[in-house]
Amino acid sequence: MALEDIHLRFGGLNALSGVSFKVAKGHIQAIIGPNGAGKTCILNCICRFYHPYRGRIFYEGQDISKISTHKVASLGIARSFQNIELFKGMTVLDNIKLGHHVHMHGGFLSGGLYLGKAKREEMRVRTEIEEKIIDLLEIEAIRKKVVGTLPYGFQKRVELARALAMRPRILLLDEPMAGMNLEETEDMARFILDVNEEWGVTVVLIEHDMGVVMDISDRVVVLDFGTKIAEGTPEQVSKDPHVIQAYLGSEEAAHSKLGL
Ligand SMILES: Nc1ncnc2c1ncn2[C@@H]1O[C@H](COP(=O)(O)OP(=O)(O)OP(=O)(O)O)[C@@H](O)[C@H]1O
Repeated sequence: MALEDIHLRFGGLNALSGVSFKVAKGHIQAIIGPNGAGKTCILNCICRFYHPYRGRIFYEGQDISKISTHKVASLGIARSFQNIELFKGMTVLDNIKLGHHVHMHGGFLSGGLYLGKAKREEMRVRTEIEEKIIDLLEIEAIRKKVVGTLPYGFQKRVELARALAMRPRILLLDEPMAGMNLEETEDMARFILDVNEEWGVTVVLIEHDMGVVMDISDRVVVLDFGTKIAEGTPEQVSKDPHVIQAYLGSEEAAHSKLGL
């Protein structure tokens, strides 16, 4: 995927000013930067929730800058949100099933006309959910639990499961570890690595936990005030003077945050 010269404005605020970078297939690409730097805006532009007034986004050679959000999802680009956006009164399994809607063939009309086909599709979907996603994310024991009753770390895991049910080729994750304790964070990092390595899913990850970014990312893009100030491997970025100055504030802060 390639973002080229993305400009996004809200009233008088330039949220993104000419941001360009590439996400290599099969990589875990992190986006970091201070609060308000424009990280979430990038994901929203890719999903087409936000519409840049200039710039283009290419995915597998196709310009996806003007297509619908649903079409983006059907191309295999799925995202999770900064705050949990699950149906809290529904079970884990039902929440995950909602992720499949982009793959259900036929609308409500054909669903009625081809009941047998729709049923077989549903069975195939269920098998896939049970055998792959639930297994990978180790949520077998809670599949019938109501989401709202679960601890936060599990809810975040269910959110990831629902995004995986869209069978993404690119997964956009907005702070998947936010609010987690150390153990939950380590689990989530392992799941993201598994999804990336075993399923070959490309991951674009916004994350404030620098330890996680350093550990699991292949490449890092650094934003500040809506512009890209650095890009490279975690090691390169952590030594970049612009990043130390602009993002981390001071060399001492960089030392403590990046564990240098
Ligand atoms: N829908 C919107 N309407 C108006 N301003 C917005 C909107 N969405 C984002 N912004 C503004 O755009 C800027 C970038 O926001 P964005 O959410 O991308 O930052 P961020 O880097 O993800 O920050 P954080 O780490 O705090 O989540 C901010 O100044 C924000 O207030």
